[in-house]
Order: sequence, then C-alpha cells, then structure tokens
Amino acid sequence: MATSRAPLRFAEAVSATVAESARSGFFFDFDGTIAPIMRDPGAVFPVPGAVERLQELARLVDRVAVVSARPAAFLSDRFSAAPHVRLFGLYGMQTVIDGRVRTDAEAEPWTPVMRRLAAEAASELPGEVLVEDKALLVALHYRAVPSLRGAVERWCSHKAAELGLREQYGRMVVELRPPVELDKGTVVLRESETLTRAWYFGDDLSDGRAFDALRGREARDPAFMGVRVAVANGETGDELARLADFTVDRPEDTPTLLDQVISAFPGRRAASHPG
Ligand SMILES: O=P(O)(O)OC[C@H]1O[C@H](O[C@H]2O[C@H](CO)[C@@H](O)[C@H](O)[C@H]2O)[C@H](O)[C@@H](O)[C@@H]1O
Repeated sequence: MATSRAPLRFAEAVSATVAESARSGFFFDFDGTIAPIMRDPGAVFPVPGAVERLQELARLVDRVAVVSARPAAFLSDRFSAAPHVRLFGLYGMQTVIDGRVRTDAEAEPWTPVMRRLAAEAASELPGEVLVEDKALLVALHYRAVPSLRGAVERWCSHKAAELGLREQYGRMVVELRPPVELDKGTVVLRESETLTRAWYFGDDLSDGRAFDALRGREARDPAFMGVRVAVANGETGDELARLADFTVDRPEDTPTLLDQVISAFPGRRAASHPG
C-alpha cells in the first residue's frame, strides 16, 4: 500500500522510529490527508479511524500534531477525542493550549483587515465563489465552478498587492493571509527541534514547506531522519508525490499506513477501525 519513492525503505523508517520513539514525532495536514475533500468545508470530518490512530500514536512517541490551514477551534472540535494530539491552525498562527485557542501576537492585529476583506470578497466576487472567513485568513473556494479560478486568482493578486498580504494556492482555493513568517514548515521545524525522527503527511502545495523543512534539517543534522508521506491526488498533481518518500492513494489509506507503524511498537496493536 505504501510506495517507496526514494532510497528510504518503509520498514527501515518504521524500525528507526520505534528505536527512538521518545524522540520521534508525527505531523499531519488535515484536508485531503486525514480528511476527505468535499464541496462544503464545514461538513468535513476526519476519515474513519484517523482520530483513534493519532491518539494511539501520541501515546507511543514524543509528539503527534495536526498542522493545518483550518482554524484551531475547528481542529479542536474534530480532535476532541484525541487530547494528546497537538493542534496548530491557520498555518501556525493559532494553537490550542490547555483547551484554549491562542493566536500569534504578530498576526492578531490583522483581524480587522481580514474581516473587511472577507466582506469585500462576498460582495465583489461571483456568488458561486465560497468565501470562507477564518477571521485571520480568507479562503476563496471555486470548487463549485472551476472556471472561476482565473477571476479568483486575479482578485486575490490585486488585494494581496494592495494590502500587503500573502497568497496561498491550494486545491481549488486561493487564500489570503497576513504577512507573518509562519507556515507549515516553520511549525514542523520548531516542533521537531528536539526530535531525531519526524514524519509529515500532506497532500497539498502548502505541505511542500513542511517537506522542505524536514529535508533542510536532514542536511544540517545527519542523525535526523525525516519521513515524507504524500496523499496522491490529481488536483495537486505529482509535485508533492515526487518529493515524498512514500505515497498513499487517498486519505482513507492513511489510517491503514499508521496501523503498520503502530503494530511495529512492542506489545501494540492498532486501535480498532470503526469504519
Ligand atoms: O491545511 P489543510 O488542513 O489541508 O487545509 C487546506 C484547506 O482545506 C480546506 O479546503 C479544502 O478542502 C475543502 C473540504 O474538503 C474543499 O472543499 C476545498 O476545495 C479544499 O481546498 C479548507 O476549507 C481551507 O480553509 C483550507 O485552507
């Protein structure tokens, strides 16, 4: 099921992780990686078995985290049954500490700008564009009408230049966000500082930053092993898969791959799959 894309063999990656479990970590993107892609972002829940696998892994290694563009409150709701899983939302601009959402101090002052931007998007763009107002981020979805991609991209480029914002392209979505130096790569780099093994699972362009962060760390520290797992999909193309050590075909396969990891720990069986 897992396909090796590089010299690293899956069994080697697993045994090296088990051998250094106290200094190992697993990091997961959410949408398209451990959750299905759907028309309505609000209707998305993790694939069957994902929450249980992440919680199980969190008992076995130093840390497990979800690193997503979703708001931290959304992640908190979806992972309420996995209290040991760390949650980083809005590309690291939010995190959940002791059950409370904390927002990055540099990003927070941009809230009024981003709220106004969401209102402008709703009034200036065609009604078929779904405006997802995430308080500090505005996501403009054209999944319902893919032919609106050009109009959405032009509007975003214009607004980014006018307001000094950053653009992030994704799966039938363009996002505008404050110009703070946080992304999935900076989160993973910081969170894996004390680790010698770190796995990252992703499906989209923004996940490339996390893959790059692991590569960079490997280059600086020969004792460090990064493991990149891509969830293949036609929308992102093969760009991420080419950078990955292993690929799975769809989010529903991620828990199955995690079963292979979990069952390698002494005395462990994977959590039973509810699906
Ligand atoms: O970092 P992620 O957790 O992968 O979040 C990336 C974006 O995911 C969501 O959009 C994507 O999934 C939607 C639901 O399946 C789908 O309708 C949309 O076309 C995809 O782009 C989320 O709604 C965005 O806010 C995230 O930026």
